[in-house]
Amino acid sequence: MDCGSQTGSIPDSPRSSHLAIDIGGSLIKLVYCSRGSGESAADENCCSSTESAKISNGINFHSLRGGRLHFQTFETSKVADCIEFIRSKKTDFGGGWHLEGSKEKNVIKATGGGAYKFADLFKEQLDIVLDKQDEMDCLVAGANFLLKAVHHEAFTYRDGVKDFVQINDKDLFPYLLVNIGSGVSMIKVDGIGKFERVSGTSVGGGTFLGLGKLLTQCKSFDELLELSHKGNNRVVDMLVGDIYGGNDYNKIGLASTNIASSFGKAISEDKELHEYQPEDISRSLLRMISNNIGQISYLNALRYGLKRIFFGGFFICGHAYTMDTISVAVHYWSKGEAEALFLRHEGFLGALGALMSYNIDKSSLLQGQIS
Ligand SMILES: Nc1ncnc2c1ncn2[C@@H]1O[C@H](COP(=O)(O)OP(=O)(O)OP(=O)(O)O)[C@@H](O)[C@H]1O
Ligand SMILES: CC(C)(CO)[C@@H](O)C(=O)NCCC(=O)O
Repeated sequence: MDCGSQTGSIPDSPRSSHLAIDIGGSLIKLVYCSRGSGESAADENCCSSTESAKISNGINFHSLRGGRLHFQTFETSKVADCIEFIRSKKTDFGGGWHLEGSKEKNVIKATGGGAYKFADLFKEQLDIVLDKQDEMDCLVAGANFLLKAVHHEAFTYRDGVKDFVQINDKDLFPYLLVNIGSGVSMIKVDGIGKFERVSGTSVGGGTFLGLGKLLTQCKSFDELLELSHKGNNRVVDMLVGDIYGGNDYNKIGLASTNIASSFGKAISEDKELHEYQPEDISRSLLRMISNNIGQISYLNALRYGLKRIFFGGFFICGHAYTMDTISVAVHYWSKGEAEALFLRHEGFLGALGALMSYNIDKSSLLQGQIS
């Protein structure tokens, strides 16, 4: 993305720039582009950003021709840290954010539920007005932008192998966008600005983290994911073989190793929670939620005749087991007809969409200048 375009796509003073914010149920995502030499990648980690921000900064930090695009996250429960971060950036941004065509001095584009919930707080603490952008509009705009503009944005993931897929511009629509945040939204996208939210489920990333915290005493998402690496879901899940005496149930296509019932082993074992390993619980939970989302996504793709399903949202976090489970679910249920695709900038679709709602030259944004 060219934030400091010499073609004049961002008609601002040399240091000023644009910042957009997506305030969700779990995480706040900030995207801002800046010009000049004052900033460095190290800036990204100087505040109390979450661990996943650090992870994502590793892959998401972009040097731009004449400017830079920065990505930052905060836990929504730590909105005060986000406010401090923005305050610290205010001087770098020439004292504020000026919205073209608006009389307001400090206005930033904001999406997600928190744009409503925290509007007064931003006004009181920073004297900033949040210019609310619809969450679904932003998710779709962000996804369309990335898929059209960014080389190697989308990839498939199977058995630990990531294959980048270059999507032909003329062959992008229609597709299903599944955004896995705290909750999950499923959106049929037919074109630029043409979409319908066709489904959703409340069993999403918030469920994984919430239940995970309750069941394992983990304190953070990263801790919970880390545990899942070491776990064995078969200790907790009831398999087809557990029911069928070690046999497959071939007639309906179920192998003995298939999960018959997530967490089903806990029914009969008469064990207390502390007698299970948190690693196994975390693994089972991650598998249950990813599998369920993969299945509902496939059903919606089938319902609308869509072959491609793009998955976004911070729940995915580039995590191998999550992506593998979702891919297997889509492949299994669709008998190989539909394909799960993941996005490198998965967690920032809404924030990027909000950034694009500034009056910036879209044609320059769509010339593949984001790496
Ligand atoms: N560092 C982290 N802290 C908390 N959750 C994280 C973290 N990293 C990844 N996650 C996962 O990402 C989910 C949030 O994803 P995302 O930021 O896309 O959604 P959101 O915008 O907060 O939610 P919604 O769109 O439903 O309001 C969390 O529920 C959790 O499963
Ligand atoms: C409520 C939103 C859109 C907020 O981002 C999201 O959390 C979501 O899509 N939840 C699922 C709600 C449902 O469709 O049942």
